[in-house]
Amino acid sequence: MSAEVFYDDDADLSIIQGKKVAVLGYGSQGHAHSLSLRDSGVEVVIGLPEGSKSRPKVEEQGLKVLTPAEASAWADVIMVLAPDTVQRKLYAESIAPNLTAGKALFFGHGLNIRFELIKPPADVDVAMVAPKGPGHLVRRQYVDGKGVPALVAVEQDATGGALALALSYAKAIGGTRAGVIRTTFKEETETDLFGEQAVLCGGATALVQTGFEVLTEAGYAPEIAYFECLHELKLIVDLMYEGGIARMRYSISDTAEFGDYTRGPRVINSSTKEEMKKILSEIQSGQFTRELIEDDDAGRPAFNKYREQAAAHPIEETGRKLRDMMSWVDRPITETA
Ligand SMILES: NC(=O)C1=CN([C@@H]2O[C@H](COP(=O)(O)OP(=O)(O)OC[C@H]3O[C@@H](n4cnc5c(N)ncnc54)[C@H](OP(=O)(O)O)[C@@H]3O)[C@@H](O)[C@H]2O)C=CC1
Ligand SMILES: CC[C@](O)(C(C)=O)C(=O)O
Ligand SMILES: [Mg+2]
Ligand SMILES: [Mg+2]
Repeated sequence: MSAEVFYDDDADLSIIQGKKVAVLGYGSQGHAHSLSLRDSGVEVVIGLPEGSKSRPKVEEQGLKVLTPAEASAWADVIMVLAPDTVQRKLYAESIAPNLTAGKALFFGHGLNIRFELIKPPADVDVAMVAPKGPGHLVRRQYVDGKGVPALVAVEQDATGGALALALSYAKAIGGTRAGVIRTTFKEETETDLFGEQAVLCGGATALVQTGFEVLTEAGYAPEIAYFECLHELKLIVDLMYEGGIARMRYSISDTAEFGDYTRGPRVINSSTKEEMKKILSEIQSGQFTRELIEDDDAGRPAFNKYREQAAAHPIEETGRKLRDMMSWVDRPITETA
């Protein structure tokens, strides 16, 4: 069955323009949603804790900032864009006491609802507007008059208007310019976690680092290994992005294409597929989310250790030196946000 897709003509911007919207969080997604909502004529307030490092940035950008509790009390629509691990506590302390009947609780990712870390009352709308891209790209596309495709899902429709409200919100951040696909909290959460763990983030970084290690351990220069295993990946992914795998294969040499067919399946093979299936079942059973939350509750000992180890990998030092020489490469978004 093909997915239901909505475009600009399917969404009524005036619905969200008639609501007061609180965006809780001003990070990657939060800043993008807030600025685009404002530019679409929506009344927006940002909810951030008193000590948040983002408060000055919000004010510099001409938006009003309140505490999460104050913003939730003021708003008709509360969009939760704080980190997934923070959302339970944020909900219990600041949102729930202000979540009166008829309000709408929105998310940019379904994890806390899917795994029942948050259980909203039955008399509010619960929906998701999840752009399928990093927040900085979501904002850049909106400013350029385009949009990043998004997903919408409705978990609770207390008012009867939850889908129309979610589509209106998606239109205000540019999503319906590109296309908004209807899904469920379950499907979005499980596929998003699988994609980022097995392919996009976990899978891709493990592939790049392992390739770099094999070349450097065999005595090849780290700079050359970096170009072959990381830098050129973008060029290859851009071709796949434009026209699929076939387009990429059309563009590379026949030598590369022959190596692709004969060697690729030896790297990603049936045991990799079995491991991917195991990763999916740990997501579906809630095991991954339990690990994430338990580590967070304990002060993130495992998370911090992984971060330190990853930062010390030799590919990072090689990459820093090489990128300093690449005047054509944009500075990382972490330095310009
Ligand atoms: N990153 C992305 O592009 C994508 C993210 N998502 C989802 O969007 C949501 C937000 O993720 P992301 O934008 O990456 O988050 P970030 O880590 O970039 O930003 C989180 C923001 O929340 C703020 N914050 C922290 N604690 C609280 C609190 N108690 N109350 C209110 N705000 C708080 C942070 O404050 P401070 O600035 O002080 O640190 C920061 O501004 C998540 O559900 C994520 O899964 C979905 C699709 C893509
Ligand atoms: C791929 C990572 C992501 O799922 C995203 C940008 O969509 C995330 O959670 O950040
Ligand atoms: Mg994602
Ligand atoms: Mg994700």
